[in-house]
Amino acid sequence: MANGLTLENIEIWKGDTLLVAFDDTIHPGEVFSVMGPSGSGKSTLLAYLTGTLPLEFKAQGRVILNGRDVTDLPTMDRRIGLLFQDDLLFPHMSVFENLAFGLRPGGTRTDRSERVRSALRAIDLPDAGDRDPATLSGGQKARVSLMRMLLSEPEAVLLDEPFSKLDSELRDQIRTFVFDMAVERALPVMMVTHEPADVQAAPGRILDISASR
Ligand SMILES: Nc1ncnc2c1ncn2[C@@H]1O[C@H](COP(=O)(O)OP(=O)(O)OP(=O)(O)O)[C@@H](O)[C@H]1O
Repeated sequence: MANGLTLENIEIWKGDTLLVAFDDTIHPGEVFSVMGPSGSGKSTLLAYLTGTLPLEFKAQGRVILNGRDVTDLPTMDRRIGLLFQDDLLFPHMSVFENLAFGLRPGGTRTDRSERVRSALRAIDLPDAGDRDPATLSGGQKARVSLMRMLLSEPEAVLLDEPFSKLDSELRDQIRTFVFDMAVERALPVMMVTHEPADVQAAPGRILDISASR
C-alpha cells in the first residue's frame, strides 16, 4: 500500500448532481492544488476528508492515509489536519495555551511544555508564549495557527485558502514556511486556492475540480 493520502474512487453527490469525482494519491511531501470556480465543491471535498460532510451530501469511496483506512473514523482519529483562512486563535488563552491546546493527549507536564517551547522557537516567536494572541501581527498569528495544527501530529494536511487574508509579502513568506514544512515532514497536503501564485509555488500537481467530473 502506497504511503500518502489516497482518495479511492471518491464521488460526492448533492441530490442527483455529481459534485466531485476524485481517484488519486497525494504523495508524502506533495502539495496538491485544487482549483475551480466558486461553488464547484472544493470545500465540500475537504469536509469529506475531515469527516464533517453536511448531511445534504452523499459520498462514496475510501480515504486511505498511509495504508490506514480512515473513511469511517471520527474526525479526531483520522490524523488529518485542517488550516483555513479564518483560523482563529482562542482569544481568552495566551499564545502558549493556544499551542498547548493542539497537543495530542499524553506525556508529562514537563514534556508538554517543552514541546510548546520548542514549537515557539520553530516559528521564531521564542518569547511570545505569555502574549495575548490579539497583540500578534497577521503573519505571527498565521504561524501560531499553523503550529497549533502541526502539534496535533497530523499525517496529512488540508489547506483551505490559508493565505488569502495575508498581504502579498507575508503571503510569500508564510507560503514558503508551509510548503517547506510539508516537504520536511513528508506530509501529503491538499490545498484549495484561487490564487495562481500559490499554485505556482506548490511542489505538486494541480486539479481543476470542475473538470474532474
Ligand atoms: N451545508 C450545505 N448544504 C447544502 N449545500 C451546500 C452546503 N455547503 C455547500 N453547499 C453547496 O454545495 C456546492 C459546493 O460548495 P463548496 O463550498 O464546496 O464550493 P467551493 O468550491 O468551496 O466554493 P468557494 O470557492 O466559493 O469556497 C455549492 O453549490 C454550495 O452552494
